[in-house]
Amino acid sequence: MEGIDHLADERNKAEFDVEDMKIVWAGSRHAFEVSDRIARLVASDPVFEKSNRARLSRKELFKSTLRKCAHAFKRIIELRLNEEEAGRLRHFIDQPAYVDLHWGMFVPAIKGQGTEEQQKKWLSLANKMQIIGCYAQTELGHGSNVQGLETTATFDPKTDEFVIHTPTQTASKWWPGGLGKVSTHAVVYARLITNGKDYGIHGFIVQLRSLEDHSPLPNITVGDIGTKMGNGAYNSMDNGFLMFDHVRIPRDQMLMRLSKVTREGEYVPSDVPKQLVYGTMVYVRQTIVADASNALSRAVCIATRYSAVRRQFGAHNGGIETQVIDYKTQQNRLFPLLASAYAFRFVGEWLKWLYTDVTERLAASDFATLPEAHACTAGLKSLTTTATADGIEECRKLCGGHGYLWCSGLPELFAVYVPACTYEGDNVVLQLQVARFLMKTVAQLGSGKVPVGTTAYMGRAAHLLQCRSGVQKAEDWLNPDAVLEAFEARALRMAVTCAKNLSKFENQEQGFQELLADLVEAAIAHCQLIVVSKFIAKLEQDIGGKGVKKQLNNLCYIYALYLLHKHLGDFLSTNCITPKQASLANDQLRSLYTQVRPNAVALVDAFNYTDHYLNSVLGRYDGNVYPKLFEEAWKDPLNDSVVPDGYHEYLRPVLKQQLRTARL
Ligand SMILES: CCCCCCCC/C=C\C/C=C/C(=O)SCCNC(=O)CCNC(=O)[C@H](O)C(C)(C)COP(=O)(O)OP(=O)(O)OC[C@H]1O[C@@H](n2cnc3c(N)ncnc32)[C@H](O)[C@@H]1OP(=O)(O)O
Ligand SMILES: Cc1cc2nc3c(=O)[nH]c(=O)nc-3n(C[C@H](O)[C@H](O)[C@H](O)COP(=O)(O)OP(=O)(O)OC[C@H]3O[C@@H](n4cnc5c(N)ncnc54)[C@H](O)[C@@H]3O)c2cc1C
Repeated sequence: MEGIDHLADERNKAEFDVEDMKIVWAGSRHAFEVSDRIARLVASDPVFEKSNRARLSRKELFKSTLRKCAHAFKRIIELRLNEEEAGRLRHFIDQPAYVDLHWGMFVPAIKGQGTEEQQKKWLSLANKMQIIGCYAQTELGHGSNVQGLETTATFDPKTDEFVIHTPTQTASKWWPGGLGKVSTHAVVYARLITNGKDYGIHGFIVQLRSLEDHSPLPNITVGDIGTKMGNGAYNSMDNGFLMFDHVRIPRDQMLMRLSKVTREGEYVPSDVPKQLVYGTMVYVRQTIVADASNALSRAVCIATRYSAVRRQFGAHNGGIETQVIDYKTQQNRLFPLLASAYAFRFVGEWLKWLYTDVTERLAASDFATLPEAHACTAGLKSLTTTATADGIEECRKLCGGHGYLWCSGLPELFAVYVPACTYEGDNVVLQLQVARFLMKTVAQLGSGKVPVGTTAYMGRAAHLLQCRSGVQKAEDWLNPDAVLEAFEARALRMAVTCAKNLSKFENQEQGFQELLADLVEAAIAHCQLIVVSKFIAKLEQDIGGKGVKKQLNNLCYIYALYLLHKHLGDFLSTNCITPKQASLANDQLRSLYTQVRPNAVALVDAFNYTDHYLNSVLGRYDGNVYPKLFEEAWKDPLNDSVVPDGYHEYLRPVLKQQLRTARL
C-alpha cells in the first residue's frame, strides 16, 4: 500500500534522536545541510534517473553518462555551486564517470606536482573543463610495480621537447579511467631519459585528442579496454588503452615542481623526497577511505531495512512470523557491518585531518611524517575497501534470494565497489608497505628514537610485550583501556614476532619475501588498532543529542569485540587474552546486539539516504517491498510480451519434436 510506512514500528522503537545522529554522521551541521539539499536536488531531476541502468547497452549507458555529466556541469554553473556542493552533486549522481578522474586525479596531480606557472596555465583550463584529463600511470605489463613502468620520455635538446614513446606492447597504458573515449589530456607517468641516463618515473602533461573534433592526435592510439564486471556498474567509465609513437611535447609539460630538466638537458633532482611523485596516490587513497563508509553504509541500510521487513518461521497458532533481523545469526552478521560503517566514517575523518596536517608540514619543508602518512593511507585504504567489498556481498546474502536481484541495489553496488580493492594499489601490496614501515619502527625500538603518531604504542613495548588482560567479567570489555591494551599488545607482538623471524635470515629482503603472509597479518592488526582507537577517540569528543553517544558507544564496542572474535587466533596465540576472556567478549557482544536491535533501523536512517541514491527496492524508506518487487519485475523487457521472442524459431520446434517422440 502506498503512503504507509511499513517500518514505522521500528522507527518508534528508537532510543535516540535520529536528527542529531544525522549531524554526527555527516560530520557537521553544515555538511549535513549541504548533503541533504544536494541529494534532494539530484533525486528530483529526471536526467539523473538511474533505475533502468542495467537494461542499457554499453553504448547507451556511456552516452547517458555523458549526458548526466554535461547536465551536472550546467547545473553547477546555473546554481553557482561551490566546490563542496559540486563534489556532493557528483557523488549523489552515483554513476562512475570521467569527471571522477578529472577532478579526483588529473587536477590533484597538477596541483601537487606542477610548478606555480604550470598550475596557472593548466588548472585554469581544467577548472573550466576546457580540457578534460585523466591519470595515465598503469600499463598492460605493470601496475603495482611503478618503478617497472616502461613508457619513455626522452629529452631532445635540439628541439627542447620530450619524446613520449611506447617501446613494447606491455608498455601500453591500460586501465586509466576517462582515457578510453573522453580525455583530451593526460598526466602520463614515464621514465625520464636525458643525456642517455634513465632518471626513473616522472609525470608529463600530454594532449591526446584534438580540441576541435576530438580525434586522437597524430601517432597516438587510444581506445576503451572493454566491458567490465556487472550490468551497469563501472561500465559507465571509459577505462582506456594508450600507445605513443614518438609523440613530441614541449619540455615545460614535464611536471617540474619536484625535479627539473633544464634547457640544456641537465636533470636537476628535487631537494625534497622523491616519493612526493606518488603524492596523488596518497591523496586519492585518503579519499577512498572516506568513501568506504558511503558504500558500506548504503549496503547496510538496504540489508537492515529489509531484515526488519522480511519474516520467516516462528509463527505459532497462526500468529505473525519472526522478523529475520531478530535472529541472532542475522544480527551477528549485520550489526558488525553497521558498526564498521560508523567506524570507517570516523577513521576517514581522522585520516583527512592527518592528510591535511602532512600537506601543511610538507609545504613548510617538514617531511618527517610522510612515511607515516603513506603507511596510514595505504593500510587504511586496504583495510576499509576489503571490509567494505566483503560487507556488501554479506549484505546481499543477508537479503536472501531477493538480494540477488539487480533491483535490490546490491549486485551493482558490489560490482562498482569491488575494484577499489585493486585500484589505487592492490590491497595486499599496500599492506606490505605498512609491514615495511612497522619493521623499520620495530628495528628502531631501543635506539632512542621514540615512535610517534599511530606507532606511539610501540614505545610502550616493555609493558605491551608482557601484559595480560585484566578482564574478569563481560562488562570489563566496555572499558576502553582494556580494549586498547588488547589490540595494542596483539599488534605489537605480531610485529615483533615478524621482526624476530626476519632477523633469522641473512638476507633481509629474502626473509621479507618468505614471511609475506605473516607480515600482511601484522599490518592488518596494526590498521585494525588504528580504526578501533580512532572510534574510541571519537567517543571522547563532545557529542550531543539525546541518546546519540550511547548508540555510538555500543557500535564502537561491537566493532572492536567482533574483530577480537574474528581474529581470536591472533589474540590467543600471542597470549594477549585467555580463552575465558574471549568467551566473556562474546557474551558482551551478544548483549550489545540486543541493545542495538531496537535502534537498528533508526541507525541506518541516520545516513539520510534518499530512495534515489539507494536505488533499492529492498532498502526503500517505507519498507513497501513486495508490491514494488512486482512492479520492477513487470518492467523487465522479457515481460513486454507474454510469448517470448524466439518461440516460433526455437521453442515450438522443440516442443513439437517432444510431442512426436512421445507418440512413438
Ligand atoms: C571521492 C573522490 C574520489 C576521487 C578518486 C576517484 C577514484 C576513481 C577510481 C579509480 C581510480 C584509480 C586510479 C589508479 O588506480 S591510479 C594507479 C594507482 N597505482 C598504484 O597505486 C600502484 C601501487 N604501487 C605503489 O604505490 C608503489 O609502487 C609501491 C607502494 C608498491 C612501492 O613500490 P617499491 O618499488 O617498493 O617502492 P619505490 O622504490 O617506488 O619507493 C620506495 C620508498 O617509497 C615509499 N613510498 C612508496 N609509495 C609512497 C607514497 N605514496 N608516498 C610516500 N612514500 C611512498 C616507500 O615506503 C619506500 O620508502 P623507504 O622504505 O623509506 O625507501
Ligand atoms: C576499475 C579500475 C580503475 C583503474 N583506474 C586507473 C587509473 O585511472 N589510472 C591508472 O593509472 N590505473 C588505474 N587502474 C589500475 C590499477 O591501479 C592497478 O590495476 C592496480 O594498481 C593493481 O596493479 P596490477 O593490475 O599490476 O596488479 P598486480 O600487481 O599484477 O597484482 C596481481 C596479483 O599479484 C599480487 N602481487 C603483486 N605484487 C606483489 C608483491 N610485491 N608481493 C605480493 N603480492 C604481489 C597482488 O596481490 C595480486 O594478487 C585501475 C584499475 C581498475 C581495476
